[in-house]
Amino acid sequence: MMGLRHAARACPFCEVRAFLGRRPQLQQTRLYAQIQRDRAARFDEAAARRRSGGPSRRRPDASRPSRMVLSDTVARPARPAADGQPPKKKTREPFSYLNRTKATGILHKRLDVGQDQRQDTQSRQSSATERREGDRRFDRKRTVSSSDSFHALKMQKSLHEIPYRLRSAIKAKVEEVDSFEGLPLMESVQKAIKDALPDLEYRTPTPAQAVAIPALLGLQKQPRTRNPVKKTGPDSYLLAAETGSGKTLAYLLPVIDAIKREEAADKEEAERKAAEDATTKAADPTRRDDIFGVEEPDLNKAVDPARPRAIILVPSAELVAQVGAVAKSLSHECKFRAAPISAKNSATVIRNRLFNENGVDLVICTPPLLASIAESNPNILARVTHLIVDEADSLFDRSFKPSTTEILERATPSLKKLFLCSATIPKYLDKYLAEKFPDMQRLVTPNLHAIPRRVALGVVDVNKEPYRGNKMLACADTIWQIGKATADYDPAEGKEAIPTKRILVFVNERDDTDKVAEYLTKKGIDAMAFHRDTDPNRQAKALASFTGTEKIKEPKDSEAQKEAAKSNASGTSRQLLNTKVIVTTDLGSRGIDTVSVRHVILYDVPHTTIDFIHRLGRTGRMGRRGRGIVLVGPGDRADVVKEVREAMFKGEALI
Ligand SMILES: Nc1ncnc2c1ncn2[C@@H]1O[C@H](COP(=O)(O)OP(=O)(O)OP(=O)(O)O)[C@@H](O)[C@H]1O
Repeated sequence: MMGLRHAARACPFCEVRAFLGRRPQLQQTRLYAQIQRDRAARFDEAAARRRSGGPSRRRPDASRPSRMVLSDTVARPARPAADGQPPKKKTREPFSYLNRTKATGILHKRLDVGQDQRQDTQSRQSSATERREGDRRFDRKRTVSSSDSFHALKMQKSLHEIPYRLRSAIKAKVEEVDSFEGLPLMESVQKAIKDALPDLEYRTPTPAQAVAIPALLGLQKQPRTRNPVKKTGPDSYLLAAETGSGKTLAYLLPVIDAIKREEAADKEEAERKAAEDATTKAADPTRRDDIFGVEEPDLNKAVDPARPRAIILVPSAELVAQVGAVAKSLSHECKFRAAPISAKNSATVIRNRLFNENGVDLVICTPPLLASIAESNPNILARVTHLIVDEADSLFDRSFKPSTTEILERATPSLKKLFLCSATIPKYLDKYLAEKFPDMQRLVTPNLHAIPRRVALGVVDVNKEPYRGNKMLACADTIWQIGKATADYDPAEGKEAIPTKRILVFVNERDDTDKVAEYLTKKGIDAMAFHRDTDPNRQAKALASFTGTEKIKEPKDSEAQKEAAKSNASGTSRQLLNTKVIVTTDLGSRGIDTVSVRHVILYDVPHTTIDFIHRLGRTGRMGRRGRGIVLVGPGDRADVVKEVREAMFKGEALI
């Protein structure tokens, strides 16, 4: 016995049990005898059951429910215990390590519970890391060609990257929303889509609308927040969708729906209150509301003039007019009051629109103007429930950020929904939003940061003959070639020739707009410079023919044109007919819906991929085809242009 005990002590496994004062060999013998006894008893029991004709133990009774039923609560979190407290986490007891089947270095652990828990966390973290790495590998595989070849673009690296795996998942979701009728918008809003927007060719929601409208209507589950208890403030959303994808309607429709619903709820509440007052008065006719004999003013009677329910912020007066026009056309059907105001309006117009005695529901404005109005009139933001920041990357950059954040802070107490939207998400914006709005729901379309393949990009090498580095000459010549080409067809309009061609020329510096426009005019081209100081009336007129808001009168040759044609025939001077050109900077590239533009000329190579996306985004809008032409002159980054062209050809996102 002593020898056995000695042997047991020598074995490292038994050392622990010996330490606890047990005798393994003796226990083993006792255990074996017990097993034998149990087995014999079970055998006797089964034989007795067979004799009495009862159900066999091996063949389960069909009348009794099986114990092997799949749980229907697998995906649900663990239920709290009966006392209402959350279930306690099992902690490993020191002795639970004794029966482990895997050698995990138990002797080296010295029964250290804390260390084991740390290891558990580590292993969980490492499996999550593996999963993330798998996702990254997938994306790397998808973008390996682009990331390998985009050396020049990598140096700019201004855009936030969206994984391709995520894009594919969104594509599947977008396909589920195939009509406006399927969305729970109010009847009047549905009617407005049909009647007030006759120009919508397809009448099906675009991908941007398919991801944004359900989310803003509250149909989508909010993602789980890290700290749900701490979440305060409005629900915030970021819509990132490519240019010309219908972002304006993506936020306007849910906002109008919310305005109408709030209005209906207010009306109901007022009626309920009136009925209540009437019953109290009927019950006690002697009761008087006017204490001291003076009738109290009914505060609800007066409609507070400038207290809109929704605000839309945009970066330019041109966009105020554009979004205002869409809102106005919807308001005829839905009956709400929209007030587009910008610095281009006179003070009287602003006052009349904003302080309308019937009230205002929706204000469309630039941040600096609204911030200055709010400073002298803080009540203007007291009832705002929906705040939309269109072109968010511009409105949160250095120039607009102070006024945008000021409006946001003032509106926050009453704000229910904050909606940001943009065609490009630069890294600085992504970082800022992650810090400021960690719970922001991000709505991204599958083609974000990609220029559609239906837009072709051509390159003109200005250094070569016949231009010899003369960019202005190259620009004029390119416009002449486009203007003279007759085989220009619009597939969206049943393959009809386009009578008047509209071309946008983008320059990097504002001073160049005038110089280039002047040169083009000298060369017989109908060109106009478009910048902040252009005469507003002339500007609006020129832009209207590019945005399709002006009914296009097709050329019944005017006297001037006939003259020009005559002089052209006699060879005295050359005049390019039926072609209109606007020379502009970034001002014309942000949000302006230039639906009738088929050609965009990039006179200068844009500084960033963001500018590429916005400038080329003025053509090929909403399924149309378009063409971009870059003039690469001395000192321009030809390598960047080459890579952008490559990405466009492959339909990949720019980085
Ligand atoms: N569902 C739809 N079907 C057809 N056309 C639509 C639809 N939604 C919007 N449009 C049209 O698409 C055009 C572009 O819309 P919008 O200006 O809202 O694009 P955007 O995404 O804001 O572009 P950008 O990023 O350049 O500002 C408009 O002329 C609009 O009338």
